[in-house]
Amino acid sequence: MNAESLDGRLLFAIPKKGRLYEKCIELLAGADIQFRRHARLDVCLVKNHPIALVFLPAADIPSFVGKGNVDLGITGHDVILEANMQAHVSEELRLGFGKCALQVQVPEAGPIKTVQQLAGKRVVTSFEVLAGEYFGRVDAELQLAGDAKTKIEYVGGSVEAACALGLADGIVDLVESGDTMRAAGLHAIATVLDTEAVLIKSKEQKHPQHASLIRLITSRIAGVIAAGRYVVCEYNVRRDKVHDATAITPGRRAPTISPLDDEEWVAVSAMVLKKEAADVMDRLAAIGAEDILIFNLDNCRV
Ligand SMILES: Nc1ncnc2c1ncn2[C@@H]1O[C@H](COP(=O)(O)OP(=O)(O)OP(=O)(O)O)[C@@H](O)[C@H]1O
Ligand SMILES: O=P(O)(O)OC[C@H]1O[C@H](OP(=O)(O)OP(=O)(O)O)[C@H](O)[C@@H]1O
Ligand SMILES: [Mg+2]
Repeated sequence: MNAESLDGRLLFAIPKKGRLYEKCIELLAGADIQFRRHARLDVCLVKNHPIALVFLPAADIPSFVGKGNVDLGITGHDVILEANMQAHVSEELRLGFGKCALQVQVPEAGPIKTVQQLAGKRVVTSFEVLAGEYFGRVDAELQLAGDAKTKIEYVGGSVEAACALGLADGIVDLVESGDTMRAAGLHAIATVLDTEAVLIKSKEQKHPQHASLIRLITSRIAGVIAAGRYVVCEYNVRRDKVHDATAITPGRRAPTISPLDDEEWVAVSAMVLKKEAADVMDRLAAIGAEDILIFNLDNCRV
């Protein structure tokens, strides 16, 4: 595929592998962005929009988008800061996956218990910019200068092995469940950053003709994300309890209240956050609501 065949298409960067890949593919399907990726090809044309998907390492996406080579991208908030691209990209949507924390970790059995005790020693990381800034601040607080400063060393992966191999006194790496950290005999002593996947666009307006397509794709993706966060709750309740019921399910704007054949009762329908659905059902049951139903959303625009 050459540059001409991209023919003025909007370029949308997607992580080519790793933790964010599968979720991104689900998101594209939910937004009805149709494509077929041929084996080993990192650029592919979208069938139903003037878009080309570019599959890149997550860590490279901020600079491609920031420099305006690519119009839109999905990557981690952490790698945007690590690439120092926060001034050049705008984070349009938080996507609710790829959630983890960049943490300072040390051997659980070792003598170091605090970041101040680790300062001045050897720290291995794949996030040398963020770790460097973090320990720069700690060093300054402790007035460490010259050779006494914390030594930050870069490795590309398997960071957790560094302490056991005698390469480091501590590390800075991502933690989600903590399984990797615990398996390596490490524990966290500080959090540098919380992160999740984000949809980013270039602040370089290199292709202003794509602005409306970017808005369309952003709103479709926002719809898919919202559909995953909300459920629809429907129930019947006595008319004299409507006030209590709407306090429990206020909906996004207001609940839909419909009459029933029975004059003393109404049907109520409202969107509810998925994570609150069980609690909402308990509270509705407690005020005498009946036939409480929860429906998943396939997609929505809210
Ligand atoms: N364990 C995790 N849980 C949630 N999100 C994560 C996790 N690890 C990484 N991420 C997020 O995904 C982004 C890309 O990391 P990932 O490890 O998937 O890429 P990679 O290192 O290029 O791929 P691979 O690990 O397969 O070589 C990270 O910058 C972070 O935002
Ligand atoms: O807290 P956990 O749930 O165990 O997740 C954390 C691990 O996930 C990431 O590694 P990944 O699987 O991407 O491998 P990598 O180190 O090769 O990048 C990260 O670098 C940690 O090692
Ligand atoms: Mg990784």
